[in-house]
Amino acid sequence: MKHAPFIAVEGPIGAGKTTLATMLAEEFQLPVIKEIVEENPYLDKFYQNMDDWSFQLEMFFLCNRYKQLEDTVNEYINKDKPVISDYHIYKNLIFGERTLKGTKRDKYREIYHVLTDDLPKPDIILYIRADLDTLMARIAKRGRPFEEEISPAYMQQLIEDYDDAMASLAVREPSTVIVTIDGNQIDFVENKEDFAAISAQLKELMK
Ligand SMILES: Nc1ncnc2c1ncn2[C@@H]1O[C@H](COP(=O)(O)OP(=O)(O)OP(=O)(O)O)[C@@H](O)[C@H]1O
Ligand SMILES: Nc1nc(=O)c2ncn([C@H]3C[C@H](O)[C@@H](CO)O3)c2[nH]1
Repeated sequence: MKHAPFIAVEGPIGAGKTTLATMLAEEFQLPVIKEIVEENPYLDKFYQNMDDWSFQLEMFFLCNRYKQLEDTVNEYINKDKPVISDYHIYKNLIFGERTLKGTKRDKYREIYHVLTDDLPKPDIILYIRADLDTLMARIAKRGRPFEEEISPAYMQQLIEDYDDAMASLAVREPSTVIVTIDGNQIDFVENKEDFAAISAQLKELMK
């Protein structure tokens, strides 16, 4: 790779993005950028009433991620330093297109493009796919109180939206390498060999 890689880990809720990004950051001694969850004032309200709170929530995520990406560009990308993030800013659009309706969705889409179109995109995306049962079990096990409201229907839709979004990214950003990880079969937490295989693949891509 001609420049230091910008790596993002992606996948639906509970896929293991933060876990994998943290493990890889340790393995490769990379700085890790994690999305803000606990300080988010709207998540609780959103899961109780999506129609009422989706615009506030999506705008909050977008502004936070915009700021984090701006900082990432200044601190790492412009200095040719590698970095790994537990999300791609594109996830704003994956969620926003699903949770918003009508003119709010149109406005949000426009703001998303104005803010992000000229910003650097990851060179490598590690996309963790997993089925509904696996994700629901992990969300339950993690036990965030506000996520108790997440319905299987919302999650199933999100799984499909992620697959569509990754397929569309592959076409629109052909320079981005997307590595798909089967999160049902590959257990990078419990199985050292599985983690070693992911690390080896990433090492090759980073050369
Ligand atoms: N491969 C795995 N095997 C078993 N448990 C896992 C695995 N990956 C993640 N977990 C567990 O599942 C839960 C969700 O993982 P994590 O928080 O990394 O997901 P995430 O994709 O970052 O979630 P979110 O979308 O909410 O940010 C955690 O409790 C984590 O310990
Ligand atoms: N609606 C919506 N839009 C987003 O951009 C977004 N990003 C993350 N999340 C939810 C998933 C987890 O519950 C929790 C932590 O990832 O926040 C989002 N929800």
